[in-house]
Amino acid sequence: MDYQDILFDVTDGVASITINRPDKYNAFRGRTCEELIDAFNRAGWDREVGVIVLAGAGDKAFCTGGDQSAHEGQYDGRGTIGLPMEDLHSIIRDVPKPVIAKVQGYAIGGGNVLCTICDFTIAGEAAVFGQVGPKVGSVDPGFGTAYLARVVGEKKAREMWYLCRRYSAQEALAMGLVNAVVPTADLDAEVARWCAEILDKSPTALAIAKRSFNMDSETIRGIAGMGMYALRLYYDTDESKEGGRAFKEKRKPDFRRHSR
Ligand SMILES: CC(C)(COP(=O)(O)OP(=O)(O)OC[C@H]1O[C@@H](n2cnc3c(N)ncnc32)[C@H](O)[C@@H]1OP(=O)(O)O)[C@@H](O)C(=O)NCCC(=O)NCCSC(=O)CCC(=O)c1ccccc1C(=O)O
Repeated sequence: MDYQDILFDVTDGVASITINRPDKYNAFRGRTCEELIDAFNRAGWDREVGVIVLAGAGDKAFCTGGDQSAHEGQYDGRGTIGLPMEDLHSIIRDVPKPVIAKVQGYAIGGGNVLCTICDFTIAGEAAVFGQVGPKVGSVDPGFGTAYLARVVGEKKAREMWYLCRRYSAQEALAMGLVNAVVPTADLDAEVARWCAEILDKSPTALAIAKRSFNMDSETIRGIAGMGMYALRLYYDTDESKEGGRAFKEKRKPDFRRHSR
């Protein structure tokens, strides 16, 4: 597969997968998701690869979720909502190698979900984390909510989703969303250090450990599969579209007449 939206490299046992849409703050469209799925499959089953690093190009963002300019109702690609989110989330969990999210800048919306699902998250000190779904007419009815609660606890996960606040790298560290925070200039070196430590370990033991951790939260995959159908219906409502319109028009959304 030719890659337009991502960069892919394998060097010394480390596969680097980088979302390369810096002008869109590394938001993903249908094509981006397909390329990511392809790259994770390549890296995940390459015996030369011991660890995978997921990153975003440039210094502004790791990833800001679904591309709002490719979204008026359903997205532009494959799958229940026009983005193969279930497949992308699944492959990050299913590859038998640890996946490290290397985060600089924003990890917002679906980008925040990606780093939540990765085995580790290493952040530069200027990184910003948060959810935006209820502000922009979206929600992740699966790993982004239910699994986030396992990572940061129920109260904090609900706060993140219901209030859509932004959190600093240090706050993300304190809530357990991030493994380590370093000065931005040291981010590459820190991630390389974690990769080297991983590469010294038994690949089979790591693969079994990863599967074992995953198995306990596997029911969330079913929740996501079901929830995507609700999300599909929601995307076609005026309420959801108001969130997308407000983002594009750079104004506060008006959801008041949709109260339940
Ligand atoms: C990222 C921001 C917080 C940055 O704010 P700020 O610093 O004030 O800069 P802005 O001027 O807002 O943005 C700069 C520039 O970037 C463009 N941009 C930013 N984000 C996106 C985006 N997601 N899509 C397209 N373009 C984007 C922005 O338009 C500006 O461009 P200009 O040309 O300069 O105007 C802030 O930008 C922000 O909050 N962004 C919104 C992020 C967002 O709405 N993300 C989508 C969330 S919903 C989502 O991800 C659902 C899809 C999905 O992934 C999913 C679906 C179903 C199940 C699960 C999932 C899942 O979440 O995994």
